[in-house]
Amino acid sequence: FQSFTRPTVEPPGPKGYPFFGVIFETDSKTLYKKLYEWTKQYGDIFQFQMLGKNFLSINSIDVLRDTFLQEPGATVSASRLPTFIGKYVLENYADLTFASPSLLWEKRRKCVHRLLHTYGEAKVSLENQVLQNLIHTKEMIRKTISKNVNPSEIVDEFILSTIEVLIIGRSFGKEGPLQPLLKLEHDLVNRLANPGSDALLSAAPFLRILPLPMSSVYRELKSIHQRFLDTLEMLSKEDCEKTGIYHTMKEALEERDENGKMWFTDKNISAVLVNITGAAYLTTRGTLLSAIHILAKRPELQKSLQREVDEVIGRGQEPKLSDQKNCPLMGAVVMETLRYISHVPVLILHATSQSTIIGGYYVEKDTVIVPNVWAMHHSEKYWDDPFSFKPERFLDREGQLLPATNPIRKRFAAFGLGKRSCIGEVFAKSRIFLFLSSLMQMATIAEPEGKPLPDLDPRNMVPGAALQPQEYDVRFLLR
Ligand code: HEM
Repeated sequence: FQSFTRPTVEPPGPKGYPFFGVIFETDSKTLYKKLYEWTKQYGDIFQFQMLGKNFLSINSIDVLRDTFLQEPGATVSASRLPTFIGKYVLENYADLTFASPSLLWEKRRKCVHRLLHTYGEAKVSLENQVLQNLIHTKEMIRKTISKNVNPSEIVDEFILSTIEVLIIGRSFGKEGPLQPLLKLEHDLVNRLANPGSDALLSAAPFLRILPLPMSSVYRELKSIHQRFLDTLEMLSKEDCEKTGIYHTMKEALEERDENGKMWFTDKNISAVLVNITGAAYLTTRGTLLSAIHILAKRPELQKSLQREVDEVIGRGQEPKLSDQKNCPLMGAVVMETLRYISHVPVLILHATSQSTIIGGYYVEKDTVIVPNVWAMHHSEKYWDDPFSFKPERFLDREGQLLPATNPIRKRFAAFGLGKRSCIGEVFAKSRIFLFLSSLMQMATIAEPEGKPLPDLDPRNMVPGAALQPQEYDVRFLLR
């Protein structure tokens, strides 16, 4: 790494108490809001302490791009913190999300990333399964036509079916053997990965064997995950075509690296499946439910989307993934939804593996990096009227999506950046496209009857692993 002269100026930041730091001033669930507030006092980059750890909050997209995309910062800042879930649930960091980088991790991440990309871009053999999901979703919507309905049940079933198809090649539906386990496992992963319980269990791992509520989450997760693995193994022997990533990962068990060693083991498969069930559901759910809410308040925008969908896909056939590139307005609506809600507000926390310089400040080894993308996406310095929903920001004069090299696109970081960026981006975006374009094909989203629908305010989302919109009703009106 480059040698550097240690700058004398430390990053500014709130003082806090010895050891406890700012813990009494913050709530881990809404940390992004507190950090956003602190930017007004301390600027875009500042430090704070909590429970004896150093944290560095980055709130500027320019500093984040310099750090995550340029060496040496890109490598130095790509580590993760040691976590209880990583050590005790994910087979001593045999996973992708909670493990810090190593050569083997890179090889496994590349492999799973490639698989998710291929599935995102429509593996031909799965097109039929995806079509079945869409037909079922449309049937569910049709049953609610013109009535006040909370759309979360429809969205949930669609997302869980897409995860089933991704993993095992087909969906067994809401009452099938996988969806209840997927939902339960997802909930348990996110409860256990909560920074509060993780910090406590990491400091005192023996607590996991005591009869405490947080230890029962750990034990239940272990047991549900084993049931999930057993069910996958049983299904893969019975009636599934060998098209899901479970089978593809199993095939990798046969491979050997250049030293003749196994580089993908059963432990890795198990841990990667926890990562996927933990990462794929709430993120996609939050995006779809927010987009439906926003569109219900924007009938003119819906008309434009319906015009685009009618021209590109037509009214009589199901959307295909290949239609996505010809629907720039839909692309812009999805991107603006992701910017507006920024529902993975501080990404997944990074940590420095070496001391380094970030944004002109000296940063110690093992500093926790908190990239506050929520603040970046709502900065008046970079976004005109950031608390307004304006998909046209992402379109050029001809109505085409701005290229990824455009300065405005470069300010967008909902999937993170660089070495730890989301490996499910293509998969998530393509499923979101399929859902929304099917919906626009068949229905118009209207406000509910008899009770007003307030505007979706990104400052008022329900906290959690990925922020969610408040519960609401809409009506679907047949076109
Ligand atoms: C709208 C949907 C989604 C959003 C907004 C999203 C966002 C993110 C973000 C912000 C990160 C952390 C980046 C960082 O730490 O710097 C991440 C990581 C990750 N995401 Fe997603 N994600 C989405 C959907 C998915 C899906 C569908 C999958 C899998 C099928 C997935 C799998 C992962 C994995 C495995 C990681 C960890 C990568 C690593 O640590 O190297 N995500 N995602």
